[in-house]
Amino acid sequence: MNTKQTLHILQKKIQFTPMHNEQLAIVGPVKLPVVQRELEATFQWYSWMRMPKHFTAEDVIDALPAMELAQQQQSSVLVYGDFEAASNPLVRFHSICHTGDIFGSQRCDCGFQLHESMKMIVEHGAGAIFYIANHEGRGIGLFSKSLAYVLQQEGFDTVEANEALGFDDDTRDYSEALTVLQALRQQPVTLITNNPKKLAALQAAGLSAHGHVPLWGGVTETNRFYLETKIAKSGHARDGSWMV
Ligand SMILES: Nc1nc2c(ncn2[C@@H]2O[C@H](COP(=O)(O)OP(=O)(O)OP(=O)(O)O)[C@@H](O)[C@H]2O)c(=O)[nH]1
Repeated sequence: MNTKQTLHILQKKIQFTPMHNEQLAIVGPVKLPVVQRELEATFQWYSWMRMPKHFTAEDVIDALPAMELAQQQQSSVLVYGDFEAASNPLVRFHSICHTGDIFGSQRCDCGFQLHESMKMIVEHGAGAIFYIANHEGRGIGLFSKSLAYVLQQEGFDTVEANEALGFDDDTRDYSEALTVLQALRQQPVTLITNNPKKLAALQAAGLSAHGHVPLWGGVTETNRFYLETKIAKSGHARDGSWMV
């Protein structure tokens, strides 16, 4: 296959959407059959990256070898069902958690929430789970999170540990995921979350929501204090009382 034919195939799978003074190059859909312990489903997978505003698909492909993308984080989204047209799809903005999602760490509820929300979306019939890769440790990064865990082992709570390292409790920015959401669907969605800041970010971007569904579970002796701190200090609601 020659370069022209390769480009022709790839061009059809890259869409551009403006974002501030740049643009996002969104690749997909790619068919992704997923098998987990209690889930077997085929998702449509999209990944995205910020690119200079003038870049075409050809420019993107030409630039790739020099970008060293394995040294950075890229986010993606798994879409299920007729996401664009469904009347009320479920959406989760899931922040990367290397320890919880990959290793199954019980210091947090992240692994439980990731797998449970994928199941909820499939059972519901339509939705999307955004896996936001530059959110590790609520935005402090993996290395800093390991230092925060050292402090937490000495009695700091999760908020105090971030602050002791010179960070705010939560520095996450949802703007890229929100831009991709808008590219994939224009109508309201329902968020799967216990975190009012996520719904506020959606609304601040001018997107409408039907509200949220809470996702509690996976509570163990090792993550109970962490979850209670999120309720006491970070505004998380156990009962969904901040429903809009
Ligand atoms: N700094 C820090 N980050 C943590 C800790 N435990 C989990 N995290 C991070 O917290 C984030 C949790 O993300 P989410 O589960 O998407 O968000 P959330 O704010 O809990 O809200 P919902 O789960 O949607 O209710 C991930 O980025 C984890 O890496 C911790 O003890 N310290």
